[in-house]
Amino acid sequence: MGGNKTVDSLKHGICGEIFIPGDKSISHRSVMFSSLGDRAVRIRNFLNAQDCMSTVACMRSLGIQIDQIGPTEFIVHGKGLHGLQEPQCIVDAGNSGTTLRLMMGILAPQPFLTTFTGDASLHKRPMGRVIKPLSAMGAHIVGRESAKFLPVTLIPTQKLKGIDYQMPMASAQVKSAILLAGMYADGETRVTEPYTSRDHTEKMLETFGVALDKEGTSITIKAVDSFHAPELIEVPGDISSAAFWLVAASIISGSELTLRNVGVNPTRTGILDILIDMGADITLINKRFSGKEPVADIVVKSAALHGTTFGAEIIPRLVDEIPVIAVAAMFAEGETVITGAGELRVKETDRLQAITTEFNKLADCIIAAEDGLTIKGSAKLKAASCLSYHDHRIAMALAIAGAAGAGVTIDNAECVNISYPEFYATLETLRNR
Ligand SMILES: O=C(O)C1=C[C@@H](OP(=O)(O)O)[C@@H](O)[C@H](O)C1
Ligand SMILES: C=C(OP(=O)(O)O)C(=O)O
Repeated sequence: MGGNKTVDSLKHGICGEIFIPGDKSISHRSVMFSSLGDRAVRIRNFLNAQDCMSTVACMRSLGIQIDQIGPTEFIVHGKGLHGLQEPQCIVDAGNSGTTLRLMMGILAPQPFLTTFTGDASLHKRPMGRVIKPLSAMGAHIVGRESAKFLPVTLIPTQKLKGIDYQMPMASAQVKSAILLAGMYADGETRVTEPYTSRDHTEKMLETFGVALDKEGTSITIKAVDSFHAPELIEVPGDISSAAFWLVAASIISGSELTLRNVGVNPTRTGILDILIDMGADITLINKRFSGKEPVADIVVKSAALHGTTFGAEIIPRLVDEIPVIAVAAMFAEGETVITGAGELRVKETDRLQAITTEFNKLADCIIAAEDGLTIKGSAKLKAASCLSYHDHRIAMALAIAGAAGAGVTIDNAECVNISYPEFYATLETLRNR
C-alpha cells in the first residue's frame, strides 16, 4: 500500500503554538449519540480523520442524514432511539475498533439485521469481548471462529435484558457497548471494570439526559425512553494527538510549545502524570469546560527526563500513548519499566512487538515482556528504515523518535490519516519556524 516518508533530524528546538485537532473518542460518540437523538445536532471541531469518518459512513448506511458543512463541522439529523434502518449493504468499520464495538452495542437491540466488516487489522482484533456480554443480554450475534472475530452479523432479537457484568479487562469500548445496549434492555444493566477507563460515554449519556448510577468502577443504566440531544457539541482537542508534541518538546532541547484546546478529562491524562513524574516541564493554563469535558491549553518546555515505572492501574488512562512514552523513555536517563500493558497486543497491531522491533532499529534499548516493556534510557539513536505496521500511533511515535534523534524512514507513513491527518504538515511547520 502507501509510500515511505523520511523524517529528518531536527536541528533546533520546536517553538510556537499548535491547535490540537478534535478528540477521536468524543468525535465517534458525538455522531453515534446524535444519530439517536431527538433533533439535529451541530458538531464542531469534529476529528475529520479516517476512523471517525468510518463512524459517519456507518451511521449514514443506517439511514441517518449527516451533512458536512465545513472541514470539521457536521450536522447530524438524529431520528430518535428507534429511528435507525436496516442497512442495504455490509457495514464497513474500516480500521476503527471504537466504531465497530460501540456500534455493536447500539445495533444488538435493533429489530433488523446488520453485518459488519473492516480492514485486515480489524479482522485480527478480538470481538468476543463485546459479543459475549451482549449475548448474555439476549443478543443473537454470529461471527468468525465461534463469534470471536469479524465478519460479524447481528441477527434481530427480541428485547434484551439487563445484566450485571464484571469485565475481565479495563476497556472503554466494551463498557460503552454494554451501556449502549443497556439503554434498550429491560431492567438494570450494571458493568464493572477492574480499573476506570475513559468515561466519555458516561459524560455524553448524561448530556443527553440519561441518568447513570456510578459506584467505584461500576456503572448502572436503566432502560431509556427519551434521548434529548443538545443543539451543539464542541469536541475538545485530542490529548492522544497532543501526546506526540508533549514528548517532542520535552526531549528536543530549546523547545517551548503551547498546545491549544486539549481535552484534559482525568481518565485520559495519564500521559501528563507520567511525563511530569519523569521530570517534564508541563503547565496547564486557561482551564475551562466544553460541555462536561474539561479542556486546557498546555505549555511544555524541554527538560531533562529520567526513567520511571508504571503499571496496570494507570494503563487505561494512557493506553494509546505508550508508543510515544517509549520514545520519551529512550531519551530519559535511567530505565523505564512498563507492566500491565497486555492490551497493547490487541490494538491496530501488536504494539509491544512493533515498539520493540522497530524502535530497536533506531537504538537497541528495549526488551518486551508479555505485558510490558523495559526501556534503557540515554540511547544513542541512529537513522534507520522502520515499519509502521500500518498503525498510526507507531508511525507518529517513530517520526518523533527520528526528529529528536538522527532521522527515520517510515513505511506506509500515510496511516497517520487514521487519527491525525495534519501530523506531518504540523511537524514540517515546526521545523521551519
Ligand atoms: O473508547 C474509546 O474511544 C477507545 C478506547 C480504547 O480502547 P479499549 O477500550 O480497547 O481499551 C482506546 O485504545 C481507543 O483508541 C479508543
Ligand atoms: C486503538 C485505537 O483505536 P481503535 O481501537 O478505535 O481502533 C487507537 O486509536 O490507538
